[in-house]
Amino acid sequence: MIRFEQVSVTYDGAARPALREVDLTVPEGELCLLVGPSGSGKSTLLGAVSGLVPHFTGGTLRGRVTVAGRDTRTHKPRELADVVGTVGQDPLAHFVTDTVEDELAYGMESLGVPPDTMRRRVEETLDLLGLAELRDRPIAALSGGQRQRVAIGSVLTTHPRVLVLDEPTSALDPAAAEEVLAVLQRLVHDLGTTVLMAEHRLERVVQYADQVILLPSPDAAPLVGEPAEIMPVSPVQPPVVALGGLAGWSPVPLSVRDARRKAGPLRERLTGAAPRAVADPAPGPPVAEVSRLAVRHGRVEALRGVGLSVRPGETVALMGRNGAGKSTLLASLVGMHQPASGSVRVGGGEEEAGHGGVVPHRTRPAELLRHVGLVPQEPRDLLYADTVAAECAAADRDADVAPGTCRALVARLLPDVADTTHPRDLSEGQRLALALSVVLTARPPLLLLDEPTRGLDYAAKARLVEVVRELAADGHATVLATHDVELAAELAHRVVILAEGEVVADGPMAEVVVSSPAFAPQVAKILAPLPWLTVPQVREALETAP
Ligand SMILES: Nc1ncnc2c1ncn2[C@@H]1O[C@H](COP(=O)(O)OP(=O)(O)OP(=O)(O)O)[C@@H](O)[C@H]1O
Ligand SMILES: Nc1ncnc2c1ncn2[C@@H]1O[C@H](COP(=O)(O)OP(=O)(O)OP(=O)(O)O)[C@@H](O)[C@H]1O
Repeated sequence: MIRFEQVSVTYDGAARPALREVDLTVPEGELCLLVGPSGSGKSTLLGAVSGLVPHFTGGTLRGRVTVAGRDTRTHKPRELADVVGTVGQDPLAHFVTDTVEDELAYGMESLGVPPDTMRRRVEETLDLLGLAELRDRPIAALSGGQRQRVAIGSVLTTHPRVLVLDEPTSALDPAAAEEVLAVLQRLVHDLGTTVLMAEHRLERVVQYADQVILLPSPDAAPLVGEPAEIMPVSPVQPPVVALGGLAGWSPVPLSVRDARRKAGPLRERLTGAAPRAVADPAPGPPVAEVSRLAVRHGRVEALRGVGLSVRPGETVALMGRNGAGKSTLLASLVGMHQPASGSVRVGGGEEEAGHGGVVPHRTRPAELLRHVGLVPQEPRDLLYADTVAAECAAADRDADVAPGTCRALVARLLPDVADTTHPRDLSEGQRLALALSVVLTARPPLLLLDEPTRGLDYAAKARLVEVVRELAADGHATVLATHDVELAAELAHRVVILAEGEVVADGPMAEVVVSSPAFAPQVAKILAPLPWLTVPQVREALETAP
């Protein structure tokens, strides 16, 4: 259904190709998963299928890509729209209408689908993706995950024969991600749809894949095979596979269920040992204090009666369904929303701030920067300069630190980012690494991260974990809003769960998540009832065991 023959893509001005001499075939009616480290060319490969590369991105494509027999170089994306439906990494960039319902209908309108069919499919899709209550909402007034659902819905309504999805679950809460994957699997099984999907969070998708295409790096040939063949040799592995490798299980398990069946002996070896807990934060006056906070967006009550206190050195994971109010809470801590009632204070932990700290929405940005820094859900919102180097130089100046500080952070998170690249042309993961570095340069006492792992591979995530842990050891506090249960398990002391604008749980990570089917990490599910959460914890215990 999809065929690559000797395909190379080189972006204008790039020193080397983003894809090199790729040959592969995706058969009709299969769900094929594209995996590989950040910047290995996954989005480029997907773009070559939908025709966005090179028609919209520029650059040179050599070789031949065909979809359902049509050459994507001689057919514009518009002329492929009846066969290929695409969901990009950045849905906001692709929305064409203003409301949820119009967006779901738009693709069908341009294909000339009859009105009664359109009506029926819109209703089906609203239900399928849990969007019925939001149907009249302006897209601009949706949370990140709600937008991602609309983007997915808008291609499903056209019933394309081929679906191309770039990190379709990156902004979805764990339950929503499972629902979307179940829908995709149904399309594949029942309608023979061909799905090609890139995803970093393999723990969410690998068990659904018929085939895996691994792009080890831009210079190496892709490796294609069944998930159980490719995963053991892949540089990116979900926790279930990594745990299987540690324990020597063969064949390697791909799902929690497979792993639980084999976990008996490992459980026995670990009984009696205790996982090393994340180091406890130092006591001290809070760096953020939120009390009975209510925030409204128009008619929507996004937060109600929220209380939260964050201490120096503490890492707090903020979790909860799409639309629960996580981004709103983080934005309130940097003064982007005025409370309808209640109070927010940050910076009380430092002596010079006096006792109560400052009220974010009444504090000048330059002053606020000394207390708190936010990496927003859209890292783009933070980047202004024309090159990576200029962005880093500006961050060093703003933070008044030694030149090169920000650049060193970028290089530490992702080694391969070039100085001269325009931030717009970075891969999603590279752009996030840059935005993170810009904020980390100022070493704010309180660091806020909104979905900090979109587009990051496991290696980059591990480096992010190191950086945040070092900051914590130095007394910096971090609050991260995330759907990434694996990241939260590695990093957080404490987890706060929001539901419909209210705090419904607040406590130590291990206690809150282990009993929760939605928020427990894979290792916890496999080894329950033992209290282990992550692969590194298990590795350490096995290495130090007699
Ligand atoms: N429009 C563009 N112009 C120039 N270079 C680009 C452009 N788009 C991508 N690149 C570069 O091509 C390489 C591959 O990028 P691509 O987005 O395909 O990677 P990816 O595997 O999807 O990464 P991620 O997992 O971070 O999304 C990167 O080094 C990126 O900086
Ligand atoms: N500008 C806006 N106008 C109206 N409603 C809004 C606006 N921004 C957000 N909302 C609504 O407020 C609620 C909370 O949104 P918020 O972005 O804080 O959720 P979230 O927990 O961060 O979700 P996600 O996990 O999807 O990012 C949602 O119901 C959302 O639709």
